[in-house]
Amino acid sequence: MKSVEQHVADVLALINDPEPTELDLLQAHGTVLAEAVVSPVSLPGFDNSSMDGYAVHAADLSSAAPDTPVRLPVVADIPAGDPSPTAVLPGMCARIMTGAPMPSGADAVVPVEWTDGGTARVTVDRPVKVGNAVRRAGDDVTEGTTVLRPGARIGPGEMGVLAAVGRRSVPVYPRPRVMVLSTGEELVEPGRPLGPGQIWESNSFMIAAAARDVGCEVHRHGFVGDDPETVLDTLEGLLVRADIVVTTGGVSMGAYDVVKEVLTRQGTVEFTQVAMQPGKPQGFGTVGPDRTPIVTLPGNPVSAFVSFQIFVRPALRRLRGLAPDPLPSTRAVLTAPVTSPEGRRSFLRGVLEESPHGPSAGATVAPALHQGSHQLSALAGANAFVVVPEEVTELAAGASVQVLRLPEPA
Ligand SMILES: Nc1nc2c(c(=O)[nH]1)N[C@H]1C(S)=C(S)[C@@H](COP(=O)(O)OP(=O)(O)OC[C@H]3O[C@@H](n4cnc5c(N)ncnc54)[C@H](O)[C@@H]3O)O[C@H]1N2
Ligand code: MOO
Repeated sequence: MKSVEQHVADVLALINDPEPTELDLLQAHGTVLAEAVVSPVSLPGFDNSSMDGYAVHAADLSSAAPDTPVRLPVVADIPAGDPSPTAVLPGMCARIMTGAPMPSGADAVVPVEWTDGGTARVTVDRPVKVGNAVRRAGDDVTEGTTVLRPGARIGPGEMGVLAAVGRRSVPVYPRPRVMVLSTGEELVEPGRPLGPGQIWESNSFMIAAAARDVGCEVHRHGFVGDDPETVLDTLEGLLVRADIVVTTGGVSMGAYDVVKEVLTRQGTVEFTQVAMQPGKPQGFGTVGPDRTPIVTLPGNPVSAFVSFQIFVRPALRRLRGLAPDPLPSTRAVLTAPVTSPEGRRSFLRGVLEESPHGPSAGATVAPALHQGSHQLSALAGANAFVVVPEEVTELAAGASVQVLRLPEPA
């Protein structure tokens, strides 16, 4: 059987480097920056007040005290946005608002709370240091500096700095478009009545959610039955809207394993067995004239989920312009014994509990009671996979194990 590492590498090799595109700032939220952003300006662009108060010459207030307050004439009123505030001469002051440009001459701001709030003359009863409540030009960003590097993910803070340096659009790797398709004659859309032998379709919802959590734009096509021509036509119709296609079901050894049947005929998709549990039957390749990558996951729901996290997630990260990292790994102590088939690496679902004193300090992992690849209830609530190596068939409670953390919902 093929190793997990080899299959991870094969799926990743399907993915070409993504092409950057210029997106409007708000649309770029959650995408990855393709080029460095250099600020064309300094921030702040001019010296300005950080408080509502009075712009003064600090030296005028050196003797100010409750017993000997200093009174200064107020010669101007400077709101934020004032294009050319009047200069302030020694012995005078100007009322100034937060964010308003400092008038020339003044070297400090007295907060309004230290004064009687006068508008023609103001009384101040304490001294002020030079530079008090003044935000200097360039003390945030100096013109010509790189504010964001390529690879930065555009979250709220990045969005803020981009707008602040005047960017309306940015070169980014757009969110990859993932098409999710399930197959199976037994499937029924949730919300519709079930007939005998039928089940509600769940894989495409689950995989769509997992792909969205990687930051992709997902189209859930839903599902098709086991008719080969319909499957092929549906796939071809989906390609124009997809950077990658993920299917579930129809890849094993059965008489109606339609995905395997139609894609084997195409000759561009390879079906294989990977030495893991769950998730043994796998397929990967390209489809259509543009050689769109396709990953065909097994139909058992837990198998599809595990396979997505191990093989598809790194590929989607690369498509997004991120490093194709695997799930983050840590170690923890098993709270209950587990078993695993010889020669296959198990990814058991579990609940990882980490100490507030850090990941290495007394983390435990409780394996879910139900580890069948159809047992979805144990997947809901799991936050980690317990990894049992190929050569190990059982582990006792108390054993130290490798644990992969599952992504938090976006
Ligand atoms: N003779 C063998 N049989 C099977 C083998 C094998 O090696 N030899 N492998 C087993 C393993 S392991 C897996 S995993 C499954 C994978 O089978 P398929 O990918 O062909 O999946 P299906 O047969 O279509 O479905 C399997 C199972 O999952 C349910 N299913 C499928 N799609 C959905 C969906 N969208 N939502 C909810 N549930 C779904 C389906 O009803 C089946 O119960 O093969 C084993 N068999
Ligand atoms: O490999 Mo299957 O995925 O065990 O159920």
